[in-house]
Amino acid sequence: MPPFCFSSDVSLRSLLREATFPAEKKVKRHRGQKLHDGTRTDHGIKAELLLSRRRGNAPSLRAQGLSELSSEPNNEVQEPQRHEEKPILRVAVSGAAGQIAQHLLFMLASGGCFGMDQPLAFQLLDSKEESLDSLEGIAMELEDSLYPLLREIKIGNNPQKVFQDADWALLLGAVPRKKGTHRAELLDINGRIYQEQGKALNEVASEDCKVLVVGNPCNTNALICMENAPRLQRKNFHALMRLDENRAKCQLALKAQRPYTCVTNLCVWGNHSTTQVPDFLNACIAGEPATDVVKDEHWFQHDFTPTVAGRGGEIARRMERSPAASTAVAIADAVKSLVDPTHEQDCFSSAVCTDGNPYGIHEGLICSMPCWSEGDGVYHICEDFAIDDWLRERILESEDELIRERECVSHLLPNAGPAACRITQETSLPGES
Ligand SMILES: NC(=O)c1ccc[n+]([C@@H]2O[C@H](COP(=O)([O-])OP(=O)(O)OC[C@H]3O[C@@H](n4cnc5c(N)ncnc54)[C@H](O)[C@@H]3O)[C@@H](O)[C@H]2O)c1
Repeated sequence: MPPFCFSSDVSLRSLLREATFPAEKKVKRHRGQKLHDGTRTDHGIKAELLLSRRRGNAPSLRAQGLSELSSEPNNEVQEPQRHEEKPILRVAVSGAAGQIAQHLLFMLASGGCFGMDQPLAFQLLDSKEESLDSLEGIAMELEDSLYPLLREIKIGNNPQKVFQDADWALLLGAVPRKKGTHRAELLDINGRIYQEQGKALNEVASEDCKVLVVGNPCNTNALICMENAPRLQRKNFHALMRLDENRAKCQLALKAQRPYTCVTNLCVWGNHSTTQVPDFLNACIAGEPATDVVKDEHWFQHDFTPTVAGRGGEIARRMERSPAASTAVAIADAVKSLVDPTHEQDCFSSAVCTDGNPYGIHEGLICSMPCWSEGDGVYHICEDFAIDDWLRERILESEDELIRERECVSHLLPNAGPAACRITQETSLPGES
């Protein structure tokens, strides 16, 4: 039996398969007790010791009566220095067998997102029975990568089980947009998924669970999820706009011939669709207004937005697949924006609930606005962004689209009337499945 095999519990396998990493607590629990298969094998015990050493805190062999398994002199081994470890953070990821997750999970497990001192448990959801094999393969790859912070992996296709106690829910799961599928249809198809997942989070996730919706149409999916999870705070829901922000920053940096890091205070307002509004008015390059550095009004007004919104399509055309790696980076950036403090004079873009927003945007939507955070997982909306007529007109257009999307999915919102869909334009971003 391999040291970190999946549970052999058959009933567990059919719905919820568990793989447990060498969590310190589990290792201790196993000492002197039975392993999974009921036999205490040398193989299992050696594996425990090996892993404990790799993590720099070998247990006292003498105390455990296992000295015969080690060549180290047992009376020399010291009790390890104990330091307080953070409690395990439970990160649920839906659509975990999809393209974006293939990149994202490894970035998260490396510690570059939640912190190098933050132990993690992954709770991976995908939809179909067939996907369980893929999930199991991903879990095995994660195991083979020996990430010391990754302590536990749970996989399954039942959100009620997989979201149990989740502290974060990164929701990528969605049915891909097929050729000819209209946005209105996609809103209904994927909206149903987010209705179900919102209900599941409401029932079983941790009370302060933060939810980031990526699956498209992500703003309205996030709205459906939030409205179906009334136990969770509305301020805990986000839809991903960070990819749009990163693309906009990239275009400004390329245009100005300056490093990407010079570009700050850049918000992409509105919906994650072609109506999105990359804001060049408030953006800065090396602390100067971007419009003073790039003195090209025509480029800003006519080229900048379509280039940013069309970037995914350009990449997909060249690679013949959607740009999954940069999306995974954007998801990690979006999480980091909430767990790290925002620099002064900077912001991050996130589609959040518009209730009480300072810009007069219609309430009860999930719309991207400039945000900042103290790094405690909570965001605040920046209140000092200048809005000129050009910007206002475009934000209103994107806001109007969000209102129409909400009408279109009202059958999926509790206490709302029947759907009345007035969506006629196709505004889905090219290059996204
Ligand atoms: N917001 C953004 O910036 C942004 C950017 C890129 C992609 N996206 C969207 O992210 C989503 C995922 O993209 P991808 O490239 O990984 O797609 P993908 O098709 O490779 O993966 C989607 C996964 O979701 C799974 N799934 C389907 N229904 C599910 C359900 N009910 N529960 C759980 N899982 C389910 C599928 O089986 C699949 O494994 C898509 O909707 C895409 O349009 C958003």
